[in-house]
Amino acid sequence: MKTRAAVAFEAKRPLEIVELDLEGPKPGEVLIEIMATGICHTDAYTLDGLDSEGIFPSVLGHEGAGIVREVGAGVTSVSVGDHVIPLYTPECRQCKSCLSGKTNLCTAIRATQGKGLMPDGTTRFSYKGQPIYHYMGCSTFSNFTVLPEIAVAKIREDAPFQTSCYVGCGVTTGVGAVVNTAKVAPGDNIIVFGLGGIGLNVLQGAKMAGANMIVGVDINPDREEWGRRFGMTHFVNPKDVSGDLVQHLVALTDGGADYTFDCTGNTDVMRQALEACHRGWGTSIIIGVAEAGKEIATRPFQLVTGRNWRGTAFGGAKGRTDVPKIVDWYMNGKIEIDPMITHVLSLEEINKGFDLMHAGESIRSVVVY
Ligand SMILES: NC(=O)C1=CN([C@@H]2O[C@H](COP(=O)(O)OP(=O)(O)OC[C@H]3O[C@@H](n4cnc5c(N)ncnc54)[C@H](O)[C@@H]3O)[C@@H](O)[C@H]2O)C=CC1
Ligand SMILES: N[C@@H](CCC(=O)N[C@@H](CSC=O)C(=O)NCC(=O)O)C(=O)O
Ligand SMILES: [Zn+2]
Ligand SMILES: [Zn+2]
Repeated sequence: MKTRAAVAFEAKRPLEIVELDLEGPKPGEVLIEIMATGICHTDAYTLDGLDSEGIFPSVLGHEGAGIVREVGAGVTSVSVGDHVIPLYTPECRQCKSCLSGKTNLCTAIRATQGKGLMPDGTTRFSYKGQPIYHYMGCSTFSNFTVLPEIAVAKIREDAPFQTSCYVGCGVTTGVGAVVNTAKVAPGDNIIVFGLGGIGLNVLQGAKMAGANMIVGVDINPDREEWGRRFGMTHFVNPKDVSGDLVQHLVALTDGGADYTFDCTGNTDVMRQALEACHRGWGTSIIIGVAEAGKEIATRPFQLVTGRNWRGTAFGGAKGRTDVPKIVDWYMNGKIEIDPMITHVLSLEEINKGFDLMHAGESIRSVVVY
């Protein structure tokens, strides 16, 4: 079949809208009609050539929602017509990682996924006879895409695609980092660095968990109003702090935070986040994705004196189990999504979504097919 898609032919070049050839689902795979997709900072990072796993030409996009249109042989867990969210972190429930109960990082298809391939080692997309690679196993910047059955979460049918697509990455990552990874308890003090599409969801997760001080840090002053809307109690713009930012935050939180979260991807900020943790027990959680070649550093003394450094992918969520529940939280009003969808675009306007993100003007742009 044919599908309209925004293709990343090369790094640092705008996406091009073209018609691709798409092969139907093989055994264990499903064909999804993507109805809406968010644009996450990770898409921009890969398009900018900063991802060590970046492959071109490819169809980016990993924050979608859609409808199952065809199932391959042997598919049992979803049917034609089901509403689903593609999962860049699948859940096979059979691999060592899934069975460990210690992680959401299913390893069933990770090796081929990181090479832009389906589990059988081939691509379903092609253009003028040449393969076009998949991205994060999802490729939601295509109107139709093929995924392994283990990489789709079935969701309720009354959830709007335009907003529930955000659960495919940003919402789950931010809220999940608080509830699954940190396990923030009522009364904890937290600091969130970077109040974009992920950081605002950390804020709303922290509010839901009953955190006491919820401090937001961002260099964009417009983010103060956004942060307050989602539960932030204190805002710090590093540009307005005359002395050392870490000392300022440690003083503000009476010795440092119980939990800090990096949502910037900047390794200098990651260090600040670790050092703003409380001596003896504070834990810093890295969510931001740093560009290829970057490393984190701190004085080992920071860890010797009881601070902990951790990371989280997809908010520690097990996709097929947790994503439908997060959609329920949204539909039941436990968390908010609608105000964060600041821009709704057509596929032809997708590059504008990247421009808005880089200009700090959007929280989430969503492309509706
Ligand atoms: N670990 C995971 O599973 C996931 C990681 N990510 C990563 O999370 C990060 C954030 O993504 P989005 O929220 O979509 O990006 P975004 O562009 O919407 O937000 C980033 C925010 O950080 C702020 N910022 C930039 N430099 C800063 C600094 N030096 N100090 C304080 N604030 C600063 C910006 O002003 C902006 O508000 C990215 O690195 C992205 O790749 C995204 C999704 C999942
Ligand atoms: N490919 C990069 C790392 C990118 C990365 O860390 N991705 C996150 C999700 S970011 C979503 O917006 C993730 O889930 N990582 C776990 C994984 O298995 O990929 C690199 O090579 O550094
Ligand atoms: Zn993402
Ligand atoms: Zn698994």
